[in-house]
Amino acid sequence: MTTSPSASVLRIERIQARILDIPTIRPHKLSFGAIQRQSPVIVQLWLSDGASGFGEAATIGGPSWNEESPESIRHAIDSYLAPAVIGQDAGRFEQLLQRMDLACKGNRFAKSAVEQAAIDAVARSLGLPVWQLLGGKQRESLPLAWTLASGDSAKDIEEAEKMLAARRHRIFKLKIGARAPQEDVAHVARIARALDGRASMTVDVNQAWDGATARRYLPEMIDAGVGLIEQPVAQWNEEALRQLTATLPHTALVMADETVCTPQDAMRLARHNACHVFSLKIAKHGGLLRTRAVADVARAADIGWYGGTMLETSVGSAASAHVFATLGGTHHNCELFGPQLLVDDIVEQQMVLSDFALQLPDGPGFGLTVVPERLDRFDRARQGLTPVHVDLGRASAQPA
Ligand SMILES: O=C(O)C[C@H]1C=CC(=O)O1
Ligand SMILES: [Mn+2]
Repeated sequence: MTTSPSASVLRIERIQARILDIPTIRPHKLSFGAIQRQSPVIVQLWLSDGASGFGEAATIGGPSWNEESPESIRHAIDSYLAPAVIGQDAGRFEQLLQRMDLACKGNRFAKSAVEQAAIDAVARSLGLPVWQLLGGKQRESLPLAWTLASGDSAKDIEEAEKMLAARRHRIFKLKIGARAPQEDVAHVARIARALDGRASMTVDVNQAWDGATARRYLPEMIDAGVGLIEQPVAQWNEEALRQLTATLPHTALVMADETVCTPQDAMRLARHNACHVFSLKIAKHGGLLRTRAVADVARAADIGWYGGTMLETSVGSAASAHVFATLGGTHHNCELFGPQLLVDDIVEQQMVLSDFALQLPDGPGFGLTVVPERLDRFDRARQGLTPVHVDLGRASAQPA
């Protein structure tokens, strides 16, 4: 028996975007302020055959990390992106992205959530894991970093000791840049001394320093044992990033985060030898396919990749894990620990962490089951919460 081609087309019937508010297990302090809750936008997308899928776009501190906020993401989806893709063939992922680009410039976080939901829905409908639709798995697990960001050296050391004892994490990322750089050097050195030889350390400055400050203080951090330096200077300051990459001691690598979003950003950084590693994040790249496009540039340019997070729930973390599972090239581990930083999650069972590594998920779609009652419980509209504001605390004014 033959079926007509149109009968097998899976059309997008409906899309719903809602903002959830989920507290973090402790205040999480970054260079631009502290957060105590995450406000992910969760998208559900239904297909003509009744299957549905989920996607997520999480920001950090509303629009503090970049231009998009939970409110702008939901607005872009409801008003522009959903109308652009409803009725379309859900399986033509590239075409969906092109239609969203025509309807709406930028807004990559919002597009990423819609694209994830379409891919999850199609994969579920076909009974396949997403990694299979993306070219096939190349790895089963990735070592998983944890971020120490309580703002207090003693508390951070205690937290790191617990993670080591539980065999959960032995790679720690320290959030710095809110205090005077000398204080940050002392903080990093205290933690490095306490963990000496038992863990590796990254610092993430989240754009807080100018080039001169980075050139002055990063060598001291490298001396203390830091091996990976993430986004020490402003997103626009590629020249300073290039100088650091060329001149810092070779025991440390320079990683771009906020600076590398589009494949064109990746090409520019590659052409100028402006970093050693890209932090890949499905939200800032605009989805899973464009994450692969950025990873392709990394590989062609002899640049490594790191599996980054926007502190998503298990939905966005599993979506990221599926695409990371398909990537070749040199990797520098991952940090998909969002589910563990939140007090609760929206899925039945989280991805497995064992032996310091995240076991990459399997099963149809993203391989997780979302619990509708949990979506309802954390729904902002039901909780009656207002937009999240980052606690500016001691953070000084940052360059725009
Ligand atoms: O990397 C960032 O800039 C954002 C995020 C990722 C981990 C974390 O602690 O914060
Ligand atoms: Mn970062």
